[in-house]
Amino acid sequence: MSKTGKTGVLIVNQGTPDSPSVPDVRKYLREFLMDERVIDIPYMNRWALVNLIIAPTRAPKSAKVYQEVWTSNGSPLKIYGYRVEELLQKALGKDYVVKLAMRYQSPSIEEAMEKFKGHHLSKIVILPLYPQYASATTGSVYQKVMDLVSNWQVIPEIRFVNSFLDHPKFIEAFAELGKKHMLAASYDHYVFTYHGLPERQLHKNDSITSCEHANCTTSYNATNQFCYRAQCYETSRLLAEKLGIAEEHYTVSFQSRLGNDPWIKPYTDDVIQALTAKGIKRVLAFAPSFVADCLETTVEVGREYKELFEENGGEIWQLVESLNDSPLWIECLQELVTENPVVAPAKVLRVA
Ligand SMILES: C=CC1=C(C)c2cc3[nH]c(cc4nc(cc5[nH]c(cc1n2)c(C)c5CCC(=O)O)C(CCC(=O)O)=C4C)c(C)c3C=C
Ligand SMILES: [Fe+2]
Ligand SMILES: [Fe+2]
Repeated sequence: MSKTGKTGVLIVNQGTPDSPSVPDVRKYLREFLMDERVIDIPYMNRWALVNLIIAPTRAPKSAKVYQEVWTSNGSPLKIYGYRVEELLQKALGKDYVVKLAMRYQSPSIEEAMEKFKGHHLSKIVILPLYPQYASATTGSVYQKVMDLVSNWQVIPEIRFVNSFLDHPKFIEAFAELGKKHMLAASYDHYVFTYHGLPERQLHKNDSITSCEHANCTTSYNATNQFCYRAQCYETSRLLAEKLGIAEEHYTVSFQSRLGNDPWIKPYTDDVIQALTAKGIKRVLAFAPSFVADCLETTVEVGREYKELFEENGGEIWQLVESLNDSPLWIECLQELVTENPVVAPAKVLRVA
């Protein structure tokens, strides 16, 4: 028997309710929003805000929207999660054990980590499925994993993948999906819309990063490497470059605001109004902070923003589908785990 054990790979996404019923959506929202990294205000204030205001009012509305995206196999986010688990396991082979977890609800990180027991792992790679780092997402996954393993008697080597906003395969995978739409129709503008964050959370990093934020739209370097906004602009620049989209033909924006505090700008709904006011008629929209289709892509970008665009005189608003289970995305994940480029079999044959 080999002296070295297998490597466990924990892929983690945001989470989704167990069903689209109001009680399950309320349970999901409560767990999610009581995370101190998501609503980063003192505990008692957060408790009151979540339990007395947000969960009761938002759950019935969100449940209706979840019912719209729900399939006979469940929520798209979870369906694609399991599909990616299966495909990545196949791609990595028998020296790896791949498990899917959701940061909130099920399968929980705890349940997934339990499944690693008995596999004699030497190492675990934690791979949060968020291209750009934010304390509310990647940071929260890290904290949950560290809390859990802190109780283990034997803690194996653990590697945390931080972000992949500029990974060549991530960019290529999204660009391939965009290219199909660009070949099938013509667009006069491109929008890269990202999940937003409260501005307050961006400024919490200011003592660690020296991002001036005014510059995070144009440069990405060691000083602003952990600025979520700078990362989103960098992903957009790389995608635009790959697709040959000139700077004046695209706009970066932020969606999915919650509450009345200021979130990072520009807001996608404001951008839509500004574009239609300029006479833009045909838009191709990318949502590159999500790696699988979910409520925030299919409904918010694909339907609600489309309606807003059309109400304001726009003609075509087309959402580029998410990476879901695309082969290049699986290659990207494989490279993130192994830290080696995937060599296509055809190329190996040609060299030989
Ligand atoms: C892509 C990265 C994400 C960041 C950053 C993020 C921050 C963040 N989100 C909320 C509040 C909500 N988000 C909701 C859904 C949701 N969020 C992400 C990802 C990020 N969130 C995903 C993938 C999803 C979709 C899940 C699905 O099941 O389809 C929701 C629930 C849905 C709704 O009621 O609209 C809320 C609420 C905050 C407050 C926040 C930053 C602090
Ligand atoms: Fe969110
Ligand atoms: Fe910044």
